[in-house]
Amino acid sequence: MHNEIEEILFTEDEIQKQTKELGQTITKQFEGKFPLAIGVLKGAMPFMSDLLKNVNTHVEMDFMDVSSYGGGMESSGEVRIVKDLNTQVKGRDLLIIEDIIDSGLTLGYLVDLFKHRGAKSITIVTLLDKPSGRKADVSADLVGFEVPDAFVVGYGLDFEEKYRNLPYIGVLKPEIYS
Ligand SMILES: O=P(O)(O)OC[C@H]1O[C@H](OP(=O)(O)OP(=O)(O)O)[C@H](O)[C@@H]1O
Ligand SMILES: Nc1nc2[nH]cnc2c(=O)[nH]1
Repeated sequence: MHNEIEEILFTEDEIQKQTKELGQTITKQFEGKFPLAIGVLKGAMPFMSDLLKNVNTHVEMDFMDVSSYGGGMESSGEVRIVKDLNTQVKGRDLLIIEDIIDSGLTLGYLVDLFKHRGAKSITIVTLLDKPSGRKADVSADLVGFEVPDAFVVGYGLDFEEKYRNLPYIGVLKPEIYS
C-alpha cells in the first residue's frame, strides 16, 4: 500500500506531537466542565482516539456519522446523517472533533443542527484545515495542521474507503486517483 503514496505531508510522530498539544489546550479550556465530545465518523476516529487520551478532564463521547463525499474526491454538497447521536445536546458544552475541514459544508451543517438543538457552547477541533476548499463560512477553534489544495489520505481519511489505516497523512500517486 505504501508504494501508492506520492508524498508524506505529516509523519506519525508529527501527528502525535500535535495531538498531544491540542489535548493539553482542550484540558485547560474545559477544566471543571464535562463536555460532550462528538466524533464525526468515519474519518475522525483515529484522531479522536489519540486526542482524548491527552485530555485530562472528564469527557463524554458520542459519534455522529455524516457523509457527503460517498468515498470519492468531490463533495456532493448534500450532507447526509448516517447515524445520529445517542445523547441530548441541549445545555451541553460540545467539542466537535473532525479530521478535516475542506468545503466546510459538513461542519456548517453540524453547527446549525447543534445550535438548533440548544447546545450551550460549541468548540470545534480539527486535525487538518484546508482553507483553499472553503465554500461555507465556518472555521475551527483549534487546528492541528493546515493542508495545501490537495486531496489527502491516511490517519482516518480515505479514498474509496481505503488508506484510513495509514499512520501518517499523505497524497496518493496521480495514477491511483484516476
Ligand atoms: O468540509 P467538507 O468539504 O464537508 O469535508 C470534510 C468532511 O469530509 C470527510 O467526510 P466524508 O463525508 O468523506 O465521510 P467519511 O469521514 O466517512 O469519509 C471528512 O471526514 C469530513 O467530515
Ligand atoms: N480523504 C479526504 N477526504 C476529504 N474530505 C474533504 N476533503 C478531503 C480530503 O482532502 N481527503
